[in-house]
Amino acid sequence: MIIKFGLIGGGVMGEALLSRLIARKIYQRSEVLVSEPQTSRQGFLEDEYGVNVTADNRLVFTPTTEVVFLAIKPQVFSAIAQELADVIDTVSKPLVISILAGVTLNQLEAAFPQLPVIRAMPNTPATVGAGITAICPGAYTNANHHETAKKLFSAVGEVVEISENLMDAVTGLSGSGPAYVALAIEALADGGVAAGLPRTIANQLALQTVFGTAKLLNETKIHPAELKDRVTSPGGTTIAGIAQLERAGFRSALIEAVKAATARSQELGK
Ligand SMILES: NC(=O)C1=CN([C@@H]2O[C@H](COP(=O)(O)OP(=O)(O)OC[C@H]3O[C@@H](n4cnc5c(N)ncnc54)[C@H](O)[C@@H]3O)[C@@H](O)[C@H]2O)C=CC1
Ligand SMILES: O=C(O)[C@@H]1CCC=N1
Repeated sequence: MIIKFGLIGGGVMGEALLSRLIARKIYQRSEVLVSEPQTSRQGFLEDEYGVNVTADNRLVFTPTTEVVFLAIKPQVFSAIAQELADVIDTVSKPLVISILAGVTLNQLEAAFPQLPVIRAMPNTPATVGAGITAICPGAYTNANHHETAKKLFSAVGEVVEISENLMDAVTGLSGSGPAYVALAIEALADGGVAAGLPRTIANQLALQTVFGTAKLLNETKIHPAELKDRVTSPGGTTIAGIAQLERAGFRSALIEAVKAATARSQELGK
């Protein structure tokens, strides 16, 4: 068994990345080893993707491992770092990529001495290849490591490179953002139901409106304020809706949500 890609934590985000790496043949199934303690998840990942599985995190460090990808919860990071301390391969020096919210490059480099480390923050649309990932390379990385990280995350969407002091803000915006947008879609549909629409039609209208608006803004590159102006007829329906959103503090609610999530990411890093 020649392992090139080791994944520690085969949950939601680990699977999202894994599925696209396999589909794009960036790694062969046989070259991937997933370390995951839940036997039901192990069985699922083995059946669904044909990858190797283990419950022993230490096994992902092999002489041929090119990338060790950390996709466990930040709360178990210290325990896992201790567990791995004496198997870290300082000879072949695999690239360690972490997507853990709030865990800093300093903490990662202390846990993986001398290894090249890249901190990243993807988001759940990665599952369908429409994610966005911010990456931030550590002190021991070179151009090849950056290219590797970009190649892996390009398989699940767009990639931006940022400096680490912005990582908490990225987490608060795009990392957590899919949940805010899901809440907005659900609430729009609820509004439609309150106005008399059948639930299935309301859900479809809400979802396609958000999807279509994002696609329109993305493809035309017009400013969101300009799109708002185009929809808003004088004395019409849209301005009546917007006036109510402003009374309810809609913009402020979103701004404060991003700030609160950013602050929580900072706390997790302490
Ligand atoms: N869910 C999201 O939208 C995003 C999550 N993240 C980050 O990704 C990481 C993973 O998040 P999710 O995939 O949502 O969590 P998850 O709970 O779905 O996956 C974590 C996996 O790690 C496994 N695990 C638990 N203890 C372990 C251990 N000791 N060794 C190996 N595996 C272990 C769990 O069984 C689980 O399958 C977190 O650090 C989070 O901050 C980053 C960006 C977005
Ligand atoms: O809620 C969290 O902590 C993770 C990080 C970004 C999205 N989910």
